[in-house]
Amino acid sequence: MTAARQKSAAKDTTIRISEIFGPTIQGEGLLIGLPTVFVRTGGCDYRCSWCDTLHAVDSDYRDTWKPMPVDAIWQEVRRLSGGVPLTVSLSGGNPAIQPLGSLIAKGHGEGYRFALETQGSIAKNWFADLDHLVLSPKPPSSGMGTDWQAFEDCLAAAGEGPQVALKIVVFDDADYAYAKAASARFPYLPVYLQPGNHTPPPPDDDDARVDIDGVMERMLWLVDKVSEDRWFSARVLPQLHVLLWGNKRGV
Ligand SMILES: C[S@@+](CC[C@H](N)C(=O)[O-])C[C@H]1O[C@@H](n2cnc3c(N)ncnc32)[C@H](O)[C@@H]1O
Ligand SMILES: Nc1nc2[nH]cc(C(=O)O)c2c(=O)[nH]1
Ligand code: SF4
Ligand SMILES: [Mg+2]
Repeated sequence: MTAARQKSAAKDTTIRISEIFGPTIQGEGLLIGLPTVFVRTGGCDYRCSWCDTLHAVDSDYRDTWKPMPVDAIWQEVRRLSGGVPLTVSLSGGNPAIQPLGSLIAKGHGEGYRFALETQGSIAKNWFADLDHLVLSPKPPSSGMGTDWQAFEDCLAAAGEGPQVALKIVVFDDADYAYAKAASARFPYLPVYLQPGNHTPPPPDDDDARVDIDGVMERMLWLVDKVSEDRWFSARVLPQLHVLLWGNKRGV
């Protein structure tokens, strides 16, 4: 796209936003610990049984999602980051539903970097413009099935553009077996195993307690599993933001 066309596309595009927050630290996977502003879109094509972000998924919360022009989103990212370029994490819901290409182009023009979190069910050609793509296919405990063709379409759309990683939530043995099989399909992708957090509270209850003991038990169990299996390329990481803040929003 020419610069002029890109500018006019950015002007016309609106994106359905659930929340924009930060800076905080990336709590999961590949970029854990890195200062990040989150842009969370509203709406998802999945309904994972244990989703910890229902306020960006469930249509009961649709009224809280705002269509925002790219310029307004960008102003908010700039305000939150004090105009200092950092990594912007595009999450949701499934952010792949939204037209995010012009937001990425705008941010790149100012030196920001972009990571996308998605389950790999919808491919977009702007995946190639990302800096990092985190694909998080869903294991059996989620109640969702995986369309591996759609997943491969996501990889093809990304091409040689972003750094790509797998991040798989594990609650039990069946999930662990799924994670191993998924990783075996794509042995060249770095893989992160994330213990499931079993107590997604009602989304509007910031103080709801998370079962941290359960998360820690699954963490220890996962470390034993990968050690016993000599699965030495897997990385096992908890959701750091959940350890710090529970399921509080906006962190
Ligand atoms: C809320 S999702 C949003 C992005 C996208 N829909 C996806 O699932 O990748 C972000 C990440 O949180 C993970 N997640 C959601 N609920 C979780 C839970 N209860 N315990 C651990 N991880 C969870 C998802 O698997 C995903 O990797
Ligand atoms: N700090 C922090 N790290 C995160 N990593 C993935 C998140 C998400 O909900 O997509 C998330 C989040 O909501 N907060
Ligand atoms: S795909 Fe992601 S946002 Fe959608 S329901 Fe599952 S965990 Fe939640
Ligand atoms: Mg989350």
